[in-house]
This record gives sequence, structure tokens and C-alpha cells, in this order.
Amino acid sequence: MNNNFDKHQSINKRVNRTWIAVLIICLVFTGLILFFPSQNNGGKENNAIPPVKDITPQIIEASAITSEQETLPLFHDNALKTAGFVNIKELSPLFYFDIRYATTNNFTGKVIYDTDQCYLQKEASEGILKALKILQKRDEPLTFIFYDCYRPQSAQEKLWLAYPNPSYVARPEKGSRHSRGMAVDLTLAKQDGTPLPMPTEFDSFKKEAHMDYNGSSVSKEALENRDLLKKVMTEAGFTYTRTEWWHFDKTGWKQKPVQNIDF
Ligand SMILES: C[C@@H](N)C(=O)N[C@H](C)C(=O)O
Ligand SMILES: [Zn+2]
Repeated sequence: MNNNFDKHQSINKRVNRTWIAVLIICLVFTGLILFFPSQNNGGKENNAIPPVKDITPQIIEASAITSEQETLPLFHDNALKTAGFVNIKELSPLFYFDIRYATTNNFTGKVIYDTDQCYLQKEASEGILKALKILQKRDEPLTFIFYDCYRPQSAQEKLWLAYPNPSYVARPEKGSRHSRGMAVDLTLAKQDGTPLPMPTEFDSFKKEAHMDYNGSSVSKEALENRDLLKKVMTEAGFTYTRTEWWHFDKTGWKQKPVQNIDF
């Protein structure tokens, strides 16, 4: 009888030990799953992330920019040149650039586009070179400072939102001649880049900026410089606009389409 009792007790002890062992194994597994979740489904998550190459093509291509194209990615330069544009910075070392809409120093107070390059359609660029030749033949040779050249349609929309006045900003639905690459905003400068006095600042939407303003609030010298700019640009095949002394359109602008090539 005692023998039977001892046998029973020893079986019970073995069963208990087995259960304890099973319990410990379960606890160890649970711990592994809780502490290393990424081992569980990490492989799947990694596969879900798109490869870096797919999500950053612009960064990769931008690294190919040459020193001449400091701010305009090469693929935009290519797109513009394919569409008949010329980079005015590549035309002559005599030019100066103060591309205002690439800075906050413009009437909107905001950066309108990201690059300080100056692109124009080939015909307009030829007119600019013709005008430069006229300026260089003078006893005291002069040159240009460019304020704005080609402007994508998206930039025109930003300008219109800031100042929706068709006397000074072209309606986006009509399209700006700048967006055709056939308009340019510029002023005269000495060879060393000093701007000549003009009736007003660039993009001053006051009556003094009008081409026909001859009032006494503007100096004689500034009015003469404005008239010289107008004469030279007209001789080089541009027309002027009544309200802005700095703005000129290359004849034939209607033949060129409005563009929205990124800038
Ligand atoms: C905003 C001014 N610089 C200008 O270029 N105006 C003309 C009319 C335009 O928007 O095309
Ligand atoms: Zn203009």
C-alpha cells in the first residue's frame, strides 16, 4: 500500500516538472517575440520602403550641375534648350544679373522661382546681343543688368496672386510674354556693373515708371537714361511697354508658346 503511494507521488512530481519546463519554454518564446518584433516582420517592412533611387531622382541628377549652372538642375537646362531657349549668362561676360524673383527682393517679398538664371528664346537672345553691340560702341561703353527673363507660367500665377493688376502683371490665363521667353526686364549699367540712374526702382508700379513720364519729380539724367534704354532696345528689335521702363518684348513673341518648364 505504501509502495503504491510512493509510486503515485513520484509520477506526480515528474508531471509537475514537465509542466514547469513547458511553462519556462513558453515564457522564453513570448519574451523573444516581444523584445525582437522586427525579427518577426522586419523583412516585410524593409521590402515596403521604396529604394532611395526611386524617391530622390532630383537629388541624384542635381549633383551633375556644372559650376556655370549653380542653381538650375541640368535636366531643366536641357528641357529649356530643347525648347529653343538660350542661357543669357553663357552669351557674354559683359552682362550683370540681379534676378529679383529668385530672391525676396521683389514686390511680392517672396521667392517666386528657385534659380537665378536668365533664359530667353533664341530670337530674343540675338536681339540682346545686338543691343549690347550698340551699347559697346559708345564713347563710354555700357552694358545691361538683367532683372527677369523667362518666367514659367507657375511663376506668373504667383505674381498675379500678389498683385492682380493687368496694367502691371499679365493675367495668367492670357500668359505673360516672359513665359514665352520673349520678354526681358533690364536696365543699363556701366562696364563695372554700376546701374545708371533710372526714373524709379524695378517693378515700381508708379506713374514715374511710365515710359512717357516727363514730370519734374524725376531727374533729367534718369529720364535721358530711360530714353537711351528705350532707343537701344527698339533698334535691336524690341517693343516697349507704356507702364514699365524696364520691360521689353521681342517682336514675333506671338509665334512662341507660353511655357511652364520648371525653373
Ligand atoms: C511684373 C512685371 N515685372 C512684368 O513683367 N509685367 C508684365 C506685364 C508681365 O507680367 O508680363
Ligand atoms: Zn517684364
